[in-house]
This record gives sequence, structure tokens and C-alpha cells, in this order.
Amino acid sequence: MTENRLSLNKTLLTTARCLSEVESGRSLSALLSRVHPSERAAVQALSMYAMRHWGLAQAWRSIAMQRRSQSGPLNSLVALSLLLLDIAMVEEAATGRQGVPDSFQCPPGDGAPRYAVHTVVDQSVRAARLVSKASFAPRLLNAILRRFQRERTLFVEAVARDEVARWNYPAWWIAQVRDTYPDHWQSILQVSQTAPDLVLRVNQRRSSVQQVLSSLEDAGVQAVHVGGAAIKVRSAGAIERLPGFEAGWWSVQDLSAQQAAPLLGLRGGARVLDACSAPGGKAAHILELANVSLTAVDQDARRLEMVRENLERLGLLDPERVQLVHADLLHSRAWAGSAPFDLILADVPCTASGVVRRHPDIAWLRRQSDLEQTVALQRAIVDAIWPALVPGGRLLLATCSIFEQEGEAQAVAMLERHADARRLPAPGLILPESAGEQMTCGHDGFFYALFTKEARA
Ligand SMILES: C[S@@+](CC[C@H](N)C(=O)[O-])C[C@H]1O[C@@H](n2cnc3c(N)ncnc32)[C@H](O)[C@@H]1O
Repeated sequence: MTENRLSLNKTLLTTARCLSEVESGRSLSALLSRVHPSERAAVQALSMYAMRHWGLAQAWRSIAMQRRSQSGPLNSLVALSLLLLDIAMVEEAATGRQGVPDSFQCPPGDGAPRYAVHTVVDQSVRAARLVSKASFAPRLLNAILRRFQRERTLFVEAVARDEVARWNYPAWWIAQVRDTYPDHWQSILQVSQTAPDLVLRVNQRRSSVQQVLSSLEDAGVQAVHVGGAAIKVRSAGAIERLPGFEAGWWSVQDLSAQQAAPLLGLRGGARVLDACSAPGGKAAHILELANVSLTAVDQDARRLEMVRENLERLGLLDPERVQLVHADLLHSRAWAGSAPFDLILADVPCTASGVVRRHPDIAWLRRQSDLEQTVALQRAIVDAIWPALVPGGRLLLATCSIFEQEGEAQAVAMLERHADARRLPAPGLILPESAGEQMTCGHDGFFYALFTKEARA
């Protein structure tokens, strides 16, 4: 127990440091990649949990700070973030959902950290001492947290009509979802606050669903086949430690994203452009399914290197069939080659509003103006690559977004701009779904529109 407590206050501090950087506009995934591997899973669980309660924690923090004449050393961003994290955790404990007092767990299920209130308070005060040498910060933190415990009902009432505190999204995000889905906006917001499933896509060139299931079972990992090449896994450990990772038997990919490659209508020998390729999840799936010639383009060199690494691990990096091109589609034709493409995947950059379950910081990092910018960028990318599609060829437009501007409105505008484009059947909008504790499978929010190019008369 002492060891757990010792490591918990350090983990709280590392988490608070990450959260303070998210407050300054940095992506949580990038920050977590720099956390020491021994601490990463715990920091990830805590920071994701805090981000899913960020609206409530901010509202309560501002009430608590208003009532104090002096906020003192808690004005440090790390200390303020520590307080936000603590409020979220104390609230979790107060609602009675915490299960294992005094133990340090990152449960695979709902993703919520589980601690008793007194442990949170005690460990947070110790963490605060590490932030501030002045004793005032730990004492202030202690006083605020204990007051939350005593006066929780008052705090709940004080923010009852505050939508940001209620739903834990910025106001513009709530309005965007409510305007688009007036009948079920609440359930969409709620589902996007649940912890996502871990889903593997089996690499049929190296393994089989049966082989992967058996190896997971042998390793004591709970897993279930959820259709096609997809296996849902219940595991809180590092992905790389699951059996078959090094051997390239599988990749991590959500069920909705696994729809992209089959939708293209792949056939052997086809020339395929993966226009926005990194980190290469869908490129790998394409190469697993058919012997195509693939050109994978991305403007981000570091991310394009991830495509190379992923394809290499999966045994798919055949130089005869695969070309990786570092290029900005809007300003270069280095990717175009001499012949047009038969199939194009345009998995364009977006707000990622469909994958907030996986990246809860996204909602807090995005601004409403970002939406207009990504919509314009998506349009420009599609317009740049459409001429490279052969008549009779197909282009699949994909976004991991549930915002209409990045989905149906973008598809309709595409038809208006390109008279030779005709729409083919495709799923369109896929709303996110959560399976909760069930061993069925939920999925991310996505949008797919498929077009073919008509031959000119
Ligand atoms: C949604 S991600 C693609 C995910 C990828 N298809 C997969 O399945 O792993 C969008 C990608 O588009 C790239 N991108 C954005 N603007 C671009 C541009 N103008 N030219 C080329 N790539 C671009 C980004 O660097 C990013 O890697």
C-alpha cells in the first residue's frame, strides 16, 4: 500500500503536468508518448478520465476560487490542473462508483480510476508539495477538496444549469451536436464520453482470426470475434505486449475504420492512391486485402515514417507494390505518376469529432473556427486529387467526424463542384456506439461517401 501511495502522488503530478500542457493547446497523445513507459498507462487512464470531466471540474474550480479571497500558489497552471484532476476523481468517488479503495488500478472497462476519497486528497496534497515549495498550495488544495466532499450537493446545484459542466464539452460543440441531431444529441454526447473498445484487425496475410484468438486465450487475455477480421480485446496493458504484435498478426483499428478498405471495391492489379495515409491503418488494410499497387501520400514526414514502420511490421512493405510519397497534395504533383488511379481513398483531415471517445482532449483543443478550416481543406484536397482518378474509377471520401459539414454537406458539395462525379451506395454517417462492459462491440463515429467518375461524352 505504501508503495502504491508513493507512486500515486507522482502519477498525479505527471498527469497534472500533461493536463496543464493540454490547457496550453498541446495534444494529449503527443504528451503521453513522452511519459516514461512504466507510468504511461496510469497517466493515460487518469488524464483521459479528467478530460471526460473537464467541464464540471472547471465550473467547480471557478466557484471554489471565487469564494477564496486569495488563490495564491494555486495560480500555477500545474497546480490548477492538479486541482481539476482531483475534483474529477473526488466526484467519481462521491458518486459511489469507485470500487477498490486504496488500490491503484487502471481498469480496462469504463476507464475510470478507482480510489477512495481520502486517498485522492492525501495523495494530491503530497503531489501539490512537489509542485510548490510554499506550504500554502497543499493546504489550500486540501481545504478545497474537503469542502467538495462536505458541500457536494451545493456544488451540484450551483452548476445545475451550466451545460458545459453537465455534458463536459465546450458550449459550441454542444450546440453543433444539438443543432444537427435535435432528437438524440444527448445520447451522442454521452456515448462520446465512454471509454472505447480495443479492436484488432487480423492481418490475413500473416495470421487468421482463429490463430489470434487462440494466442490471446493462451496469454489469458479476454477476446471475442466481432465480425470479419475484427477481434475485441479486453486488456489494460501495453498493446505491444499482446501476442502476435511483433509478428505482424494484427493491427489496432476501430470497427468503423475497418469499413474503409472493403468499400473501395479492391481488385488485384488496381492502381490505388491513399491520399492522406498516415499513420497507415487503412493503407495496411488495403494491402492485406488485395495485390494492388499502392501510392501512400502524406504531408507529415514523421507520420509518413509511421506508415513505413507499420507496413514493415505487417510484412506489407513490398517496394514493387508500395510507394510512400512525402508531399502536400495541394502544392505538389510528386504523387501523381504517369497513369491515373483506379481507386482513391481520401481519408481527409477533420475535427475528429467521431473519435472523442479515444481522444477526449480533442473537444477541448478544437475551436469552432477549426471546423470551417478543415471543411475548406477537405474540399481543396478532394479537388486536387479528383483529376487523378480514371473515368470509371472510384473515390472514397472518409472522415472520422459526426459534424454534418464534414460529412453529408461535404459530399453534396462535391457533386455540385464536379459534374462528372456520381454517388454510389456507402454507409454515409455512422454514429458512435458504446458496448459498455459487454463483449459485443461499439464503434467510433465516421462518415463515408463513395463516388465514381463518369466517362465524358
Ligand atoms: C485522418 S488522417 C489519415 C489517417 C490514415 N488514413 C489512416 O488510416 O491511418 C489525415 C492525414 O492527412 C494528412 N494531410 C493533411 N493535409 C494534407 C495535405 N495537404 N497533403 C497530404 N497529406 C495531408 C495528415 O498529415 C494526416 O496524416
